[in-house]
Amino acid sequence: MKKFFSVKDVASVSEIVKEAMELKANPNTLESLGKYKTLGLVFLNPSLRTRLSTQKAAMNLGMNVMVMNMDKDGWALETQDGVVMNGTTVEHIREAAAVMGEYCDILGLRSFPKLKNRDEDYSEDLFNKFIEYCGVPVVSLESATRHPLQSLTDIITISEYKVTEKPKVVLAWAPHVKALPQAVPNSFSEWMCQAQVEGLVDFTIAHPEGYQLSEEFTEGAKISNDLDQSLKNADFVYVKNWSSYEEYGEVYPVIENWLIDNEKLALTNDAKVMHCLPVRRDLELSAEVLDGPNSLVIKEAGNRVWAAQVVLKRMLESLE
Ligand SMILES: CCC[C@H](NC(C)=O)C(=O)O
Ligand SMILES: NC(=O)OP(=O)(O)O
Repeated sequence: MKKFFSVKDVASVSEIVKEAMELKANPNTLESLGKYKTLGLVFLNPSLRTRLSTQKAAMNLGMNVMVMNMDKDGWALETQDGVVMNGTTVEHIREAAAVMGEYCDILGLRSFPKLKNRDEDYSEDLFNKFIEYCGVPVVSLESATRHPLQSLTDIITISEYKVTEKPKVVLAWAPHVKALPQAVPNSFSEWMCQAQVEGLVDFTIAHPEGYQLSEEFTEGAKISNDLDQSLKNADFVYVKNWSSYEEYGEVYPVIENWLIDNEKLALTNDAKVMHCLPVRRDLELSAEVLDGPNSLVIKEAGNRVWAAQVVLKRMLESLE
């Protein structure tokens, strides 16, 4: 595995889930696979779970880890080609990525979208240049349009906790006060659509008018603007806010109640509730649900280690 950027980088969702669960059951069986190998984690945005879980996964495989907060500790990056760098940027991504590839055997990159220009964000220009110039395998720590480690975690968690062969999974838009990326829902949706093809889930997306995701990520999903109807018979509810794709980066006031609370949960088949975190309590998801027996959010976050570990394992195996 040279790149972990989207669901297209795995041949089978069920296979990688099975491999991850084997690592969860025996976390240290491959403790020398990564000996003398270095993982570099490059963040252009904040992180708790991705930062800590990916380091832990690397340590489980015997790797050394270096973490770089480019937004705080690095030089101001130029990502455009053919420009005279006489403004505020100090280093071109061509050199920065290539140098990091000199120090690290595998690199991870987090770079959120700017949410200003859709074509620019959805081109994944920065990510593609980083992959091209660094010269080593790259794992996405969340890009402008996807968060594959989170989505692999989410299907691992659903597989671990499901009590029927093909649970009804609902991606439910949630209210927020800021414009958030579409990366997490895009990624969750593309992984669930593939899981649905493999017979693992039955997938529905529920969002208000004006919040439809790009069709690139939703092929095969049932899509509804009616939350209550979508929640009927749901076995898993994945709660997440995202800003408008159509009116890119916009946040519209939504009249109806889209906050999942115990009353909404009562419409489901006693569904487990998931969220990638961080979550704004009683804005995005009610505290009574977060603190209640149906919440999986902490166990879900714990599974980030096994998602990262199976990806790093496959990348290390491709180095040999
Ligand atoms: C893992 C989630 C990261 C980010 N969340 C925020 C709050 O910016 C997002 O919504 O994409
Ligand atoms: N879910 C997730 O990726 O969390 P962080 O942004 O804290 O890494």
